[in-house]
Amino acid sequence: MTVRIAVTGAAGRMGKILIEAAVAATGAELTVAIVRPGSSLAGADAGELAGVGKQGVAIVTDLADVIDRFDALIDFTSPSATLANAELCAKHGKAMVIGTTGFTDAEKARLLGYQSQIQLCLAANFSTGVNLCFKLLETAARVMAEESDIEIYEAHHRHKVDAPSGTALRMGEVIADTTGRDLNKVAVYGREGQTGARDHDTIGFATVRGGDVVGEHTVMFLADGERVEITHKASSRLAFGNGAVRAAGWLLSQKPGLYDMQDVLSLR
Ligand SMILES: NC(=O)C1=CN([C@@H]2O[C@H](COP(=O)(O)OP(=O)(O)OC[C@H]3O[C@@H](n4cnc5c(N)ncnc54)[C@H](OP(=O)(O)O)[C@@H]3O)[C@@H](O)[C@H]2O)C=CC1
Ligand SMILES: O=C(O)C1=N[C@H](C(=O)O)C[C@H](O)C1
Repeated sequence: MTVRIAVTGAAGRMGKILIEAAVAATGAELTVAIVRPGSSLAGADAGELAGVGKQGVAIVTDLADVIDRFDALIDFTSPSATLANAELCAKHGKAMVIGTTGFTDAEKARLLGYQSQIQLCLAANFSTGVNLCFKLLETAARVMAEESDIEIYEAHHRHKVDAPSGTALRMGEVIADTTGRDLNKVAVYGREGQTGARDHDTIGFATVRGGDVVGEHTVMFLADGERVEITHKASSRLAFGNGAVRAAGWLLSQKPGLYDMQDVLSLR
């Protein structure tokens, strides 16, 4: 079955990549591309915007106007935009693939409320490699956590607006869940001044922002006499875009509910 895909935030870094990935994928058809109301891009061709040639898909500014033209909305925008889109998709029974990061706890709770109405695939990172790393981290944490200090490093481009990255936070959650810790209690976000000696159970986060770094994550298990590092480096946003388009096709055969990329890749 071919999944008809709508991409919102179409002019963004990920929006253009998602158009490219949807156009290239078998079993998927790009039918809708949406930009912010008032954008001068309204009416332009989505394929031309993304640099993949004319696709005959005219860019629109209002999701409500095109709600019957797609099966799944792929949304990599901002928390407020994603929440507004989710409300509309829930009302009309449209599946959503959500890559947006930086939700507050209250925003996340509101978003998750829609899982009884529609299929939601929500992931801080849609690349295959990072999802493999989540699995590797479970094993590493089980084996290494008792004897090691755990620190998470991430680096991204200068335009990224949230920190730590959603992926780094998810890595922290995986480790905390595996080791019986509560991330809200043990996370340390950066250090400065007289910090005192390190508390063993803490999980430290370090953030770098600059240049055109697509996305790098390293989790360090620092023991006495040895160190294990699990690293992922994204060199192209297509790693995320291809995963999101794959998730959209997969969602079509699922019941309403909450899923993530671990489900899509059968890594659960
Ligand atoms: N889960 C994953 O695998 C990945 C997730 N991400 C996440 O995706 C999100 C987007 O990243 P990126 O593409 O780099 O960011 P960009 O800023 O390049 O793109 C965001 C797009 O969303 C649009 N947008 C934002 N807010 C609104 C709004 N309120 N109404 C309408 N349109 C809106 C912007 O429009 P305008 O330009 O007009 O402001 C822009 O086109 C981030 O949260 C990022 O962390 C990124 C990569 C991978
Ligand atoms: O904003 C980005 O660019 C990315 N955001 C995601 C995150 O916050 O983890 C995923 C990826 O690393 C790129």
